[in-house]
Amino acid sequence: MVIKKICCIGAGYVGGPTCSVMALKCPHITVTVVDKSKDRIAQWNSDKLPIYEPGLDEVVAECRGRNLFFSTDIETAIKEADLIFISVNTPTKTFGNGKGRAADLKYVEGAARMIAEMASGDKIVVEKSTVPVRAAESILNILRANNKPGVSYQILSNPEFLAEGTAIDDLLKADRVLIGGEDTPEGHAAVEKLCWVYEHWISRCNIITTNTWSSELSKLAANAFLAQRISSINSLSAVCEATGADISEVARAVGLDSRIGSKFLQASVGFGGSCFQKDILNLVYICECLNLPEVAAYWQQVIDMNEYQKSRFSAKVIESLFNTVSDKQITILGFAFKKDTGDTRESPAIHVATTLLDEGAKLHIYDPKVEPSQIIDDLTHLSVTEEPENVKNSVTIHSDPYAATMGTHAIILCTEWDEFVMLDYERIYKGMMKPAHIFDGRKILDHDRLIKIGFQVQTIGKRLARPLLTRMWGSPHQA
Ligand SMILES: NC(=O)c1ccc[n+]([C@@H]2O[C@H](COP(=O)([O-])OP(=O)(O)OC[C@H]3O[C@@H](n4cnc5c(N)ncnc54)[C@H](O)[C@@H]3O)[C@@H](O)[C@H]2O)c1
Ligand SMILES: O=c1ccn([C@@H]2O[C@H](COP(=O)(O)OP(=O)(O)O[C@H]3O[C@H](CO)[C@@H](O)[C@H](O)[C@H]3O)[C@@H](O)[C@H]2O)c(=O)[nH]1
Repeated sequence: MVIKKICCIGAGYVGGPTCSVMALKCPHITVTVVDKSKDRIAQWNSDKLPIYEPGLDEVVAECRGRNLFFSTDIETAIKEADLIFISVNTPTKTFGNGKGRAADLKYVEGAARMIAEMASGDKIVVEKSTVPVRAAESILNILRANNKPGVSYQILSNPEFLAEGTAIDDLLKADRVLIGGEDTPEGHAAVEKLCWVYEHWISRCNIITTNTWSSELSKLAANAFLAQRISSINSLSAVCEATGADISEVARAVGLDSRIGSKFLQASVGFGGSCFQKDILNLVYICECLNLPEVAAYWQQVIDMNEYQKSRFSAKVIESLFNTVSDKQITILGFAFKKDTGDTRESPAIHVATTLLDEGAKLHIYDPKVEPSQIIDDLTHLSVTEEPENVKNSVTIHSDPYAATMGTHAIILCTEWDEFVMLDYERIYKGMMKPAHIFDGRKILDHDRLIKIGFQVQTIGKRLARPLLTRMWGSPHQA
């Protein structure tokens, strides 16, 4: 059997870009991305896609209507497909057993139930979502429970490793594609069929095949390793601030050891995003269920260190503003969890903003890609405030960074957008209340220059010289 039609359940940050690239590289395969959200599908079919991702608009423009389709007709897409990706969300459970740690598999199970009800013929079902180890077993049980005559299933694990902001590049030039399957002749045949799809653009030596459980665990392991590096460097940033060492110099010296490598050693206000925290919490929960408390505690520490880093940064802001931010006007530059995305899930900016709002600050927020309604939703969510109306009255969203900084006491840089490096800081300084503070949570600004202009500058993992306040209130250029 050659794969002619692919269906992907879930038109999110993974399903949309992954299937767009698949359609681009496999023009003779029809790829249909389905979602239960009518709004999301309407956006995928419009000029303004539901997610911002560099290069995505161009890929969609080339394939949409040719061999790439976005639809809410889930039944037809499932019936016609040879291969079905399950690419739905797997958030952390917010209730019951494993609350706050285990992955909530209700969407994955919902997708499996739909396939079981609607499918006819032979289907290869592929877990694209990030799931706990042995999730494929439960999916297969759901699929086979109906016991429909003439229907057979093979289940594969094919976790996705793209990072937001670089998704298209990551998909086009994947370090590796991982495919796990059953160790049976039918399982091997299904693995080969999915390999064939990827081989349209990924070299066979970069396609790794394993058993299903290794594949599922490798995804959690990869995210745990990546996040662990950030927590490790962030832990040392606190040591740097206490001793006078510079975390950028330490990261460079450590990263030049080829056994360690230089990537993912950028100290920051803390990691965010929809995956790291959720997947490590999931790993911790799995370890606890397997009665491996020492292993669980080891990985939990990666999360604890991240919480510490976010709190430490917020505390530094408050302390530097003379221990009170009540009624102070404060600018937050960047609200997305990293540059080149409009995604705010688990963004450290939410932590910083919420802490300052709790202390009575008035916030002015600017982000080039996050929708204003998203910022308000994030800051008024029940999990972060009991007083959403107060929050709304204390937050102004700006569409211009200069307006966002005008008349404020401090700037907190939370996202490393390139445009923040290019801003005219002399102009910004002139418009701000004095002393004017900048807290660079991403270490991207030219701190020496900012100090010369007259700013009080603080960053992560480095002590900076501070201009005397008397000088600051005089001509900035004499400082
Ligand atoms: N976001 C990333 O960068 C990334 C990268 C790698 C892996 N992952 C994993 O991929 C999975 C999807 O993540 P995402 O960020 O794309 O999630 P998302 O929330 O952006 O998208 C999931 C989509 O699935 C849809 N959905 C849920 N149940 C459905 C059903 N029964 N039928 C039809 N549609 C349904 C939702 O409406 C939503 O649009 C998660 O397991 C995540 O951990 C995410
Ligand atoms: O040196 C670094 C690198 C990253 N970050 C932060 O870490 C978070 C996550 O960044 P990144 O990993 O680049 O983005 P994600 O889109 O969350 O991608 C991660 O999570 C995805 C979902 O599972 C995986 O597919 C990817 O491989 C994995 O990198 C962001 O807040 C970054 O600012 C740092 O603070 N320092």
